[in-house]
Amino acid sequence: MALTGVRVIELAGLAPAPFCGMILADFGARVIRVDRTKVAMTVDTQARGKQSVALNLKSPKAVAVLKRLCVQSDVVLEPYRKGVMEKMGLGPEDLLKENPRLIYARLTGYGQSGSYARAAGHDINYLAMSGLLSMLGRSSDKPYAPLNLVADFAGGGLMCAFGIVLALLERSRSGQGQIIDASMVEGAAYVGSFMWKSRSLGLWNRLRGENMLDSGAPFYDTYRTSDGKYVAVGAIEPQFYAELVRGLGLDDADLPSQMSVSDWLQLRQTFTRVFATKTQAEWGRIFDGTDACVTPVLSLDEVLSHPHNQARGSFFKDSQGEISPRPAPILSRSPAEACRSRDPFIGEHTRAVLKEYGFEQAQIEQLLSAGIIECNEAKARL
Ligand SMILES: C[C@H](CCC[C@H](C)C(=O)SCCNC(=O)CCNC(=O)[C@H](O)C(C)(C)COP(=O)(O)OP(=O)(O)OC[C@H]1O[C@@H](n2cnc3c(N)ncnc32)[C@H](O)[C@@H]1OP(=O)(O)O)[C@H]1CC[C@H]2[C@@H]3[C@H](O)C[C@@H]4C[C@H](O)CC[C@]4(C)[C@H]3C[C@H](O)[C@]12C
Repeated sequence: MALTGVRVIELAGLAPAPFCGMILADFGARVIRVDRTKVAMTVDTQARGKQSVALNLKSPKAVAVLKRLCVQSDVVLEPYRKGVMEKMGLGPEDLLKENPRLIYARLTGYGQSGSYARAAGHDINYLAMSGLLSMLGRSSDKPYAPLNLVADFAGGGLMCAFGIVLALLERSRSGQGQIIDASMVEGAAYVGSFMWKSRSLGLWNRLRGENMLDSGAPFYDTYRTSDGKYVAVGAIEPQFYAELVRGLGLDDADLPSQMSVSDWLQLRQTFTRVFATKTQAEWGRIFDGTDACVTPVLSLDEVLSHPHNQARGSFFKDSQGEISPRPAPILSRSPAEACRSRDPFIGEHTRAVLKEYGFEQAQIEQLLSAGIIECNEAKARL
């Protein structure tokens, strides 16, 4: 796999850093997540393919253990508020001094500088600060965040993984590590570059929810079908729009022009009425194989059995029977291989990892009896 041989220490976080770590693991990196001790269960639902080491970082001895792990690794991924790592003596300057090849990735909401750098926040705050939230929502309604997809995962976890891969690539030339300051505000905004760059096209001149791509246009929206399901319509170009109208059994001559914005309300009413006359599957039989850009709105459970997804193996079931998306994109020679076994228990790999990183058996036992580390291999064997 593309990242085979890369060793990553991931400090346990909430959502974006775990996703970043999972991407790296899917593409072959060895990802060791550092968990707290004395917690019943992890909140990391993106733990696929990772190992878990449990350390009580309130103890200086655990901090020393973590330091040893970090300086013998390729990447450190930390999701804490600015200053937390420095307080423990594990800031990038300290670690890069000991391992100049280290890539030190800091994944935060607001970045490492600026007046918000130390503030708490979540996806919705970062999205708001990126400017993008102001554009998301239906006409005459308040802004709505599209789950926590944009800042946490696209602008945060994925963008940070991209930064890590870039730094690894650059290190292969320079031999030097570096610090990655991944701000979710900036990552989200960067993902949304199109919104700024396309303003000159007039795509966003109207109010929120009244533009072509933000549910303002009747040919770019979802419609309810007679069985209570939905279809998505994205028939923008005239030739695709013509196929939509044909598939709906309408006559173009009876309809207002596609791009007549003042007629969009009337056109939407017509489409709504017609889509409600057939089931989602019936519309599928009409539109599949055409260029009308009409697809079913599938639920998370339905994706697995759709013939297109099935043909490509786009989703899979792991050993616990859970459906997951296959890692993307597909590399022809060294594709990702998502681990299919269960997620690690907290501390399941503490002993094995510490041994591998050069700790003596006696040292490990001392740390264990002092409550500085936690080992849970037994739980894993039950
Ligand atoms: C699914 C829910 C998650 C939702 C995601 C949400 C929408 C997001 O947007 S996530 C993005 C959050 N932002 C960031 O990550 C930006 C960068 N980070 C931060 O800004 C901050 O870390 C923070 C604001 C997120 C949190 O601040 P906090 O003050 O808590 O922490 P920090 O200042 O960063 O300091 C960290 C301190 O921790 C110490 N530490 C670290 N490691 C260790 C260790 N190994 N040992 C000891 N100590 C350690 C470190 O030293 C720092 O200490 P100091 O402060 O003293 O310096 C989920 C959100 C909540 C979940 C639910 C909840 O947990 C309850 C249940 C739990 C149960 O187990 C499962 C079900 C739950 C209902 C659970 C369900 C879900 O998982 C959640 C809803």
